[in-house]
Amino acid sequence: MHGLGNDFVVIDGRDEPFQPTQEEIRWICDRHVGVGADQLLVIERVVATGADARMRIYNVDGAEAQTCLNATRCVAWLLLHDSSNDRLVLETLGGLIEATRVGEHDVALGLPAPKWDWQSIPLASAADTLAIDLASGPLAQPTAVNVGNPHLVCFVASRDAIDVPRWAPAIQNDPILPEGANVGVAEMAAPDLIRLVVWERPGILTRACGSGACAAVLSARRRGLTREDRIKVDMPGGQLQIEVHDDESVTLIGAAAVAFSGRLPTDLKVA
Ligand SMILES: N[C@H](CCC[C@H](N)C(=O)O)C(=O)O
Repeated sequence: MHGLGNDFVVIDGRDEPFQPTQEEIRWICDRHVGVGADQLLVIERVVATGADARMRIYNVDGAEAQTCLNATRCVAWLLLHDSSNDRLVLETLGGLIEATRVGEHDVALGLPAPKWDWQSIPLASAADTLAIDLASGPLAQPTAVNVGNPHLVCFVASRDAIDVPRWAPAIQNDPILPEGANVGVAEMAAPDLIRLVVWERPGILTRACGSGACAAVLSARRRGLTREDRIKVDMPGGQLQIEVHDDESVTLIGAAAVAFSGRLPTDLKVA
């Protein structure tokens, strides 16, 4: 599946548990010797939290991530597609997320308010998260925010003028970020329009990033770059609609799509 070109292998582990090794995750995500994806998602049964299902998110290096909002829309779309319901709750490491089908391909997500304090990003030491004292080429003074996963958002005059793979890694891998972070490069094209691209953990440029879109909107408002509460976020793979409520909780609306379905070989031939 994919959410605006941010693509996933989605495995239904509800009946047949699937606990891949880091090596198997890397193989599945490899676009040459495996299937190919930005993240691997595993759907699991839940018994405790009252959620409808749990979604585990694995990055291409095999590490587990707390949140992936493009993925959340995709898994919610899949689970709602076969049901008579229009709403469900998914449990992720980053928290419970409510999803509502709002069209043939569109899903709305309800997200809690973000965390701004340095310990919650997390940062290795105290810092003003409004503008972290970091710079790499044209990227400087990013705002740090945790929307379930960590993001640093750098505002620039022109998103397309930035060589993101050249400049973003130095920020992503700075020692002040013990768990790394997703690095957003954002341009305020209008008070209600942000152009964004995200250098995601562990070091990939994706065509869209749902949590990155939330982080960019929330950071733009916190920096006083806009007072709008409904903002469109244009990314290379498409556009998300973000609405920020008075308590800084967020509604995110965007598409989800199935690319193909199939079965993994049982004896995963890890490259
Ligand atoms: N790379 C991210 C996870 C995927 C987030 C992104 N694909 C989204 O749509 O939110 C991280 O390590 O936190």
